[in-house]
Amino acid sequence: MRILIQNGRVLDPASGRNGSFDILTEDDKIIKVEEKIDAEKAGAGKVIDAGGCFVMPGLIDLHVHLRDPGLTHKETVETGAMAAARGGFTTIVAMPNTKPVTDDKQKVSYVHNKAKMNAPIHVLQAGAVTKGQEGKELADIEGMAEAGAPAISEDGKSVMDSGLYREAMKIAARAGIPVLAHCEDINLVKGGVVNADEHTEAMGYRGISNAVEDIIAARDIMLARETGVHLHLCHCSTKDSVRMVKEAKEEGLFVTAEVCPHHFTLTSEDIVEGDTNFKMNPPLRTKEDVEALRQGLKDDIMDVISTDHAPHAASEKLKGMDAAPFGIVGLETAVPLTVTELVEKGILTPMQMAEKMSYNPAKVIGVDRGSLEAGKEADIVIINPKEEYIIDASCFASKGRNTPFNGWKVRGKVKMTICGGRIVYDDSKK
Ligand SMILES: NC(=O)N[C@@H](CC(=O)O)C(=O)O
Ligand SMILES: [Zn+2]
Repeated sequence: MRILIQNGRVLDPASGRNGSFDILTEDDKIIKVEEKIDAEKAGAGKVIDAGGCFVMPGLIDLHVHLRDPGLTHKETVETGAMAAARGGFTTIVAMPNTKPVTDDKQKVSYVHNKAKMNAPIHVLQAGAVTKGQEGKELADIEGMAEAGAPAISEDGKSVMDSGLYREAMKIAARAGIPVLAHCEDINLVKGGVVNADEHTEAMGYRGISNAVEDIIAARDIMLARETGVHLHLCHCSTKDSVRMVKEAKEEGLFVTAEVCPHHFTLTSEDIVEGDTNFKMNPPLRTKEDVEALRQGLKDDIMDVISTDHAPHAASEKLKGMDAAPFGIVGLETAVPLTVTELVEKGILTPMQMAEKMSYNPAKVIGVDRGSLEAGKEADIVIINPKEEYIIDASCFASKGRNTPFNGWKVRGKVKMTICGGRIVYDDSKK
C-alpha cells in the first residue's frame, strides 16, 4: 500500500527540508520526498491533502506514565498508546513507576510484548535505577538495556544515595543508554504540594521551593561529569535548571534536558484554589521561571518537549490538594499548547518544534527515527497549526481526564498520525 501526502509544509530537521514537498510511503517506509509527486504515476492507493498543514516526523515523547502493570484503572499500554496516537506521537517512552516497579528485563519485555500486540505506535519501556525504586540496591541495568530499555530512570523519585546513583550511571554509560533524571531532594519537600511563593501561601498550601529541584540537578550534573554518562534532565521547571544545563553544555558535558507544556504555559498564579488538576511534580513555578524555560527552549539550551503524561483516576484527584496524587495528562494537549504558546508567539520556529518533539528526543534515546528522509520508517504527523478549537477532556483517548486545560481555546490540531505506514489516527473519522 502506498500513501501520498501532498501540499504540506514538510519540516524535517534531519534533511533541513522546510517547505512544500510531497511524501510517498510504501508499506512501513518513506520511499520518496519531492516537490511534486504525481499520484497516478506513483501508484498511490491513498492521497492525503495536507495543504496548510505542518508535516513533521512522528512525535516522540520521552516521558509518559502508562501505569501498566498494576495501576491499569488509570491507564493501560493500549489506552496510553491510543492517546499518544491522537496527540501526534508515534514513539513514547514509558516510565517504570508501575506496580510492581519495572526493574528487570522480564518486566521490560512484558510492556514491549503487550505494545507489539495491541498498541498502534512504538512503546519503549524505561527501566528503574533501583530495585522496587527503593533506592537501596541497583536494578539489573545491563539486563534491561539488553531487553531494549532505551534508558533508565527512577522517575517519581530521585535516587538520594549519590554513591549508588554514581554506580548506576557508570553501568548506564557502559550499556550506552541515558539516565532520565527526576530531580527532587525528598528531604526538602516537607509535605509541599505546590510551588513555594506568596500566591500559594495566601491559599494556605505548603510549598516546594526551587532548591528541591536545583540541588539534585546540580548533583546529577556533577555525577555526569564524573561518569561520562548521558544525563537527561526530566521536566525542568526552574530558571536555575536552565542555567545549569547551559553551563554543562558549555563545558561539553553530555547533558540534555526537557520541558513540559504545563511548565512553559502556566505559573502558580494560574492555580484555581482547590483544583487538583494544578497539582503536579515539579509544581507550576513563577513567571520568572516560565520565562527562563521559554527562553531556554528558544535558545536550544532545552532540547526536548515531553509531556510527563501522568493519568490519575477522577476519584483520586478529588481527594483535595494535600492528598490527591501529583500529575496531569499531557499526550493530547502537547501539540496545541506548543503551537499556541510557543510557535504562534514566535518563541519557537515550526522547525524547532519538530526538533524538540521528534528529532532531538530520537537522538536522546538513540533510535533511528525523527526523520522524514526516503528509506526511513513512515512515522509521520500532520498538524493544522491554524485550526482553532476547544480542548475537551471528555474526548480524550486516555483514561485520564486530569488536565487544567479543559475548555481552553487553542490552535494546532493533529489531523493525522501515521506510524509504520499505517494511519493510526485520523481526525476526520472521529
Ligand atoms: N509528574 C507527576 O506529577 N507525577 C508522576 C511522577 C513524575 O513524573 O515525577 C506520576 O507518576 O504520577
Ligand atoms: Zn518525574
